[in-house]
Amino acid sequence: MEDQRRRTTGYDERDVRVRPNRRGSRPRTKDRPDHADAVPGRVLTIDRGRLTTLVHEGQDDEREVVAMRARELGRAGIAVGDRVGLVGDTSGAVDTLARIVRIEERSSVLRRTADDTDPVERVLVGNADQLLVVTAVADPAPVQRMVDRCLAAAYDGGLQPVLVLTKADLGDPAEALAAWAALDVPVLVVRRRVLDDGTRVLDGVDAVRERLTGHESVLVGPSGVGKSTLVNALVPGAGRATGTVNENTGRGRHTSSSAVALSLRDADGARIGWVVDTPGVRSFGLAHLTPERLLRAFSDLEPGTEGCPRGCTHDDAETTECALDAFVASGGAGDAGPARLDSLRRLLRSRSGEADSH
Ligand SMILES: Nc1nc2c(ncn2[C@@H]2O[C@H](COP(=O)(O)OP(=O)(O)OP(=O)(O)O)[C@@H](O)[C@H]2O)c(=O)[nH]1
Ligand SMILES: [Zn+2]
Repeated sequence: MEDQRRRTTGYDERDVRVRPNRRGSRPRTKDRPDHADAVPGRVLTIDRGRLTTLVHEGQDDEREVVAMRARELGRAGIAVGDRVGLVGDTSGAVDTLARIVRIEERSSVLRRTADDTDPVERVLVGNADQLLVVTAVADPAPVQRMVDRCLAAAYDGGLQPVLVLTKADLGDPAEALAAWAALDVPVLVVRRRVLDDGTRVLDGVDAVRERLTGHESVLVGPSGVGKSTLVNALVPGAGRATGTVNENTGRGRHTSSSAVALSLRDADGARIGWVVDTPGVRSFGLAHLTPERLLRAFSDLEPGTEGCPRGCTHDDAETTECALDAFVASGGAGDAGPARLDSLRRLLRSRSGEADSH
């Protein structure tokens, strides 16, 4: 556990730049024969060019190995969650440094751009299959657009989105959740309860743990929603700092400034999943998002786009000849069709400055 607390500072986005390309920005897998003996590892965290990886995962000699990228990787980005191949000193001994010579093809890519006009994609996390979008009932109140953007990024990257509503002791969860009802996203509710003796407990954590079991999940959410509190409850010893945002700079503490992969363990200490905690996301640029990729997550609506004009953005009934309106009106997507189309359009529009609800 001590190890998970180390090297969590200075998330260096230069490490994860990926040139946009038509084939979906997947880094090529370079399988050089001279590195046939490369040791497979998982990237746990990245700190200014130093990557902490886990090798021999699940075996008796499982260990953390600090590595740097080999020059031969070129510009290929490495992200937390990536599976990599390591050569050199992989003993994990103090002051040793291995080299990452290979990045395996990712099964999923959670992407973002710095802002909505930035064409350079950054891979935030590789290989995760769930995205938990954490938002509070109150203090701070949910920002619909922010949640929409996270959901859009999940659908775009092929991750199952899950909404986690925290601080349910402060208000009615149903009210806060109404905006996303049509999306059919699983919802988990967490609330603090204070026992008679003053002890604070977090109700709902068991259901979250169950959801995470057997998965590689990413947690995103704005600062102050209780994400660190939740992570600490899930991963005892994670040491994610809580409730101490610097009032002067508005910046979080060092411990929250880097994405880090943490092991989820059962009562016996066996690993049952992975949780990637991300720094409080202030901007989740979606310049890379295409309507096509998002529509794949709306299989009920997708057939309705056949009649759309070429290059239809599907996001506006007023100014385009989008065929989705007629499709939905004729019952093509069932009773839920109209609400689903509204939700899809809201996600599509969350890319730009429109549709701000707060
Ligand atoms: N009422 C209530 N307060 C909570 C709950 N969970 C966390 N808090 C409080 O909310 C504040 C923010 O919690 P954090 O866990 O630090 O929030 P965070 O989302 O990790 O924020 P950063 O660390 O800034 O990213 C702290 O004062 C917590 O004690 C909850 O379920 N109910
Ligand atoms: Zn259309």
